[in-house]
Amino acid sequence: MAFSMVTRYAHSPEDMKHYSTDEMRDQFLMEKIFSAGDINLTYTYNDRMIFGGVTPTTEPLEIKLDKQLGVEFFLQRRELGFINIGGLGSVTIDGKKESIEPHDGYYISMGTKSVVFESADAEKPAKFYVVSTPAHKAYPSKKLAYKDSIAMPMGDQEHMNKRTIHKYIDASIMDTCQLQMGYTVLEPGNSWNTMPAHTHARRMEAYLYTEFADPDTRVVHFMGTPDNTKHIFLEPDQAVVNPSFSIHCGVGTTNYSFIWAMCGENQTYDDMDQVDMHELR
Ligand SMILES: O=C(O)C(=O)C[C@H](O)C(=O)CO
Ligand SMILES: [Zn+2]
Repeated sequence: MAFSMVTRYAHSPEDMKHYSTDEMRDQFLMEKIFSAGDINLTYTYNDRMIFGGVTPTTEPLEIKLDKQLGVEFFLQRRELGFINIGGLGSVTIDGKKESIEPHDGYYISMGTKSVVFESADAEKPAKFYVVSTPAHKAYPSKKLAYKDSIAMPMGDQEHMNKRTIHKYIDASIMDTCQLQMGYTVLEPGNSWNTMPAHTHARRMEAYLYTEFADPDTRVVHFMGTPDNTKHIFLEPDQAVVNPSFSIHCGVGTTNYSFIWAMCGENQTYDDMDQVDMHELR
């Protein structure tokens, strides 16, 4: 098993204006999230979110972080959310094991000492996309079943953005310290997400793009300030960090899905600053 956690620092909009394609990719793109038997994490200084992939095969996997975070155990001062986008798996939270179906997930409380991830079949491993944010209070852990998510249909075929936003962690249904998380699924023949675009200066946001209709699909993700945008081409199962000043939207060469997660000042999903189309440059 290989464990990695890379660091990405925070950015200013002025610096970002000058980034080349390679610098944009180095700073904001996480190319390898899931690899068999491994844990691949990123620590971003944007609101100190940690996110990445846990892909157990024959052995159980546990995220062990202490000295790196200046604590005794990973979730001593953090909360954790995850969604499984692979095969059937399980999670054992402080000794209690639960099965995790594809597209189900979990919110795990600050103070939890042990979180062990397993796959039911090493040939079809579970792929746990995990997101952890700083926490100050222990709220109850909770199973996040796909069927219990808040489904919000959005967009229409004419604008090529017909999709359903599934809110898994939302302040209207549960308590967390900072984390909000969900999963958006585009319908076949639709390609645009989060268009019209928005920013939310109160929160940063990370996107994991996945479930592309074919392996040669690419999503072009747009970010930067509305009047100075940049783009990154993404392959399936790659993630992108968006600072709070940045738009975060994309267009695919086919339909696709993505997991979004936010962290910051408030937990108000609708607190978005909508960008007029004529502002985009
Ligand atoms: O398709 C969308 O639109 C989204 O999923 C938008 C994200 O949920 C978002 O950006 C929340 O701030
Ligand atoms: Zn957003």
